[in-house]
Amino acid sequence: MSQPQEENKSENGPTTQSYEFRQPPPPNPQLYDRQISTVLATTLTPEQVVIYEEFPEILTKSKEDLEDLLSNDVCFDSFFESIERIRHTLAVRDEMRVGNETSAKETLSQENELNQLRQHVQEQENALIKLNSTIQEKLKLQQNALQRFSPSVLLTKLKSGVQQSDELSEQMASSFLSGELETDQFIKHFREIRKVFHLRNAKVEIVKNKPGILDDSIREELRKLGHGSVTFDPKYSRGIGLLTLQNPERHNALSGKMMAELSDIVDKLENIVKFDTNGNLNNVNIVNELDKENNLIGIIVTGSRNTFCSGLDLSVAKDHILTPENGKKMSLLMQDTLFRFGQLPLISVAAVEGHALGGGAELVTACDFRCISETSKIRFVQVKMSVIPGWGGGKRLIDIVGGVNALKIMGTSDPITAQNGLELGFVDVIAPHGECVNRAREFLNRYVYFSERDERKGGNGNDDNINENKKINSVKAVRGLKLLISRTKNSEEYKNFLLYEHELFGSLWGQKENVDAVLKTRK
Ligand SMILES: C[C@@H](C(=O)O)C(=O)SCCNC(=O)CCNC(=O)[C@H](O)C(C)(C)COP(=O)(O)OP(=O)(O)OC[C@H]1O[C@@H](n2cnc3c(N)ncnc32)[C@H](O)[C@@H]1OP(=O)(O)O
Repeated sequence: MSQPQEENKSENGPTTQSYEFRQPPPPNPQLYDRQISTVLATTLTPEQVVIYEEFPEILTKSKEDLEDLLSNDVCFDSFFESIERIRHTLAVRDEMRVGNETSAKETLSQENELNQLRQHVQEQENALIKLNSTIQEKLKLQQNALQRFSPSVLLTKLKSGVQQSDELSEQMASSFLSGELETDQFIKHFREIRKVFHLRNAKVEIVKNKPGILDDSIREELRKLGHGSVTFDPKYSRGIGLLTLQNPERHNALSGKMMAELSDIVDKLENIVKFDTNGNLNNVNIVNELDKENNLIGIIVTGSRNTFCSGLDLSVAKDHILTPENGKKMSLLMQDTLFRFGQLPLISVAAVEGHALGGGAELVTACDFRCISETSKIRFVQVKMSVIPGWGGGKRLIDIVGGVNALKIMGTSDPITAQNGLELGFVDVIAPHGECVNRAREFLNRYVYFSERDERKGGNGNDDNINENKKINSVKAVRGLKLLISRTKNSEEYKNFLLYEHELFGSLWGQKENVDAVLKTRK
């Protein structure tokens, strides 16, 4: 709130405040009263009245005096400066000048201090920038270090710890029984080791049941369910492997067994490039037999007998997976497998003949590119089954076509066809029916080879004289590029989104509405 300001004049002279509020004194009322009556008597013009009101001293001058004043500058100045209002105004002006001078001096006297402060601020800013970049570097290191400690890796380590302490206590027991260990030694150490064993075991039990933690036993449980297989041909074509879903009697629907096999293949492919935590591709250690032979850079995903995949095998689901708990297990395994698939240093293309439904459509989104035949249909039928995608396909579809298009596609279960898929940016290549895998290979060949035109032999600009030599791209460079791209998805935010999708799916799968819909589909 502003306070009423008073005229303020300090002992050391005028302050800034005083200048603003110092006004010239009002005309002298006595003089004014006396003179105005005289003026009125002489019938002055209104302009003259104003002059007389402001400077009544002029009234005491005769016409001749005034003419003298106007003709003599010295006399005029001395008369002018003798007028009370002018004297006052000049005094105020002088005070202001002195005041301005004082405050200018004060400001100047602070210049050094100001410069020092400015320098200090600059130094602090530089130090802050340095600290910030150190923090960023440390965060990067932390992120890299933490990657090796993902929940599932930690769980696996914990389990191997359980096994180790179990084996150690067994060894100790047999040493004791064979007389190699004294009783008191045995009792002391055996108790300690068993304690560690039980503690670790208890931890495994707690962690296993946490959402989003994938336990290896889930893969093994699912492996027992259903038929079909997933095969991988690492030498389908130079630099390109072919992954095929095989359950032809059921439109390549994915059984639990096939899910486990898909995960196994991703495990193997993960060993293709071993790079250090900073992603140095020069520290590549090719350990995989498959890779030694073919230097893979690409992978085509397809289904047997001219169709892609009709999603989860509903016969298996009906008998084994139609509970919230098992639905969550399936979702965890499939999310993990497809996430890891996306992180591989390989460029992937889904070659989609026939149908890709439900989970099949989700698989299509896990690839970098999509080659679809003129007659194929990709449908997210999850909502019709009273669920949402649970294999990470919801997130991936949003990333490919944007939220609004994803909402339309998943909300209506309308098919994505070759044509509308192309318009949406979902489809990259359209192939004649039965030609998808071939076209996907041709598409990937552009990443395996590059053309080098030899123009020396022609030289006249005529295309007929240009020889094209196919060269093999640097495998490390192409893989490095894919690693770079996939890194954008390897963030906590991305993983949290997947976990959210998993939770939403888990809250719908196995509920009455979903069970009824599945049973209706599988009469
Ligand atoms: C987990 C969730 C998710 O998205 O996350 C899901 O995936 S839920 C799964 C979503 N998927 C679906 O709802 C697909 C349902 N299937 C269909 O709409 C259809 O079968 C088509 C795929 C369009 C094919 O139709 P078409 O008339 O050509 O053949 P069809 O229906 O006679 O199918 C041939 C045989 O394959 C079986 N079959 C087809 N899809 C199956 C599936 N997903 N699970 C188990 N069996 C399936 C049929 O029952 C039939 O078996 P028989 O010869 O013994 O009769």
